[in-house]
Amino acid sequence: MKITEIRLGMISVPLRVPFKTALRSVSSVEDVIVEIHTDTGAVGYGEAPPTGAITGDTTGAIIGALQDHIIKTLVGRDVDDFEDVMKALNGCIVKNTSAKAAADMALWDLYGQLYNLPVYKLLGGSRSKIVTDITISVNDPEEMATDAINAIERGYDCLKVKVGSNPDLDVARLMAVRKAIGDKACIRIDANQAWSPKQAVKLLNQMQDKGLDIEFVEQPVKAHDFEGLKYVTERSYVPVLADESVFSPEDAVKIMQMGAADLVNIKLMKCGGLYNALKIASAAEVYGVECMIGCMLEAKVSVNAAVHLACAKQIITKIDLDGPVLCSEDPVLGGAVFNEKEITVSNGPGLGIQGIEGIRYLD
Ligand SMILES: C[C@H](N)C(=O)N[C@H](CCC(=O)O)C(=O)O
Ligand SMILES: [Mg+2]
Repeated sequence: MKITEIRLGMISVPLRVPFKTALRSVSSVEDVIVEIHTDTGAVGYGEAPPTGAITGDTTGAIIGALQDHIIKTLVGRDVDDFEDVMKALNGCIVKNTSAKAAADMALWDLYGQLYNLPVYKLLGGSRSKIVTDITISVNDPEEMATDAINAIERGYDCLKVKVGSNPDLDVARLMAVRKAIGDKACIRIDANQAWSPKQAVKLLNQMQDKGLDIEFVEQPVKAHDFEGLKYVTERSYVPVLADESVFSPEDAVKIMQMGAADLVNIKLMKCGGLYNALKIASAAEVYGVECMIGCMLEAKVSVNAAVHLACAKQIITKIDLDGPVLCSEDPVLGGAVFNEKEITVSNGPGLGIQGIEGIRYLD
């Protein structure tokens, strides 16, 4: 199966409501689509969101990395030489993990089609259903309480509550959400790097003292501050999950060796796709550190690839794949079925995507 052409395009999908974190606020998904064509007629699909605030990858940078490095490296190669192809993809440019992730998942899609197996089965997985949380954007406490009630009415039983924008309000935010939903859902929180280490310990222990029952906190301190993360992990009653601190498998190993976090968040857009995500999962197995699978604000093409990984790896015990349910429409034909919190993986070959509506091709 030889790669003959790689086409790029864009999709736009409006969100149901604006998505707000301590790092950014957005109202639609505007993602780059990658289509890898082959001499057998098989097509592999990938998607890359420009999450400049986290990955540094803008739309222009994603397109540039693909056009100037990745496409030139991949066209003409045989998908069956999979390890060679993956090494070439990862070696052709440093960083640019979102562009690499889009190409990586399109290649896995083709590899599965070549051997007529869904990717999660190719990876040895057997679970076909997973359950995601849903994100509550950071707003004033009353609005967050209303959003939490709406999420419960949609059937969610785990909320990922964003905090950190004006931290003085954070305890009040969590009190309002917990009061509104009672014990109908678990609450995990994500500070997106907003707190100092000491502030994090103080706020988390206040939340614990008030009986708010927080499952874990995601990325309380700056991404580069591994010592600060360890400080919080050692002193907080609330378990700590490393998100923006873990991009590469090397980051993951360092965090685990240091004991800087209790849990690790794997995102395809941070690590460059399934090939590297599998290395993080293996390291986590060795260290006995459970993982969350997360996403950026993404449509279903790329989240679908993360679903396959989650269905394959038992070390992934927490699911934050709510990108598609935050969107007001789904332009993707085939792939996983998202029925609110319940996600069912596709059993079609590869990643199971049959097409994408409304692509604006760049060529
Ligand atoms: C969408 C997902 N639930 C989420 O919250 N991801 C964020 C980053 C998303 C973004 O800014 O695009 C996270 O876990 O930090
Ligand atoms: Mg996060």
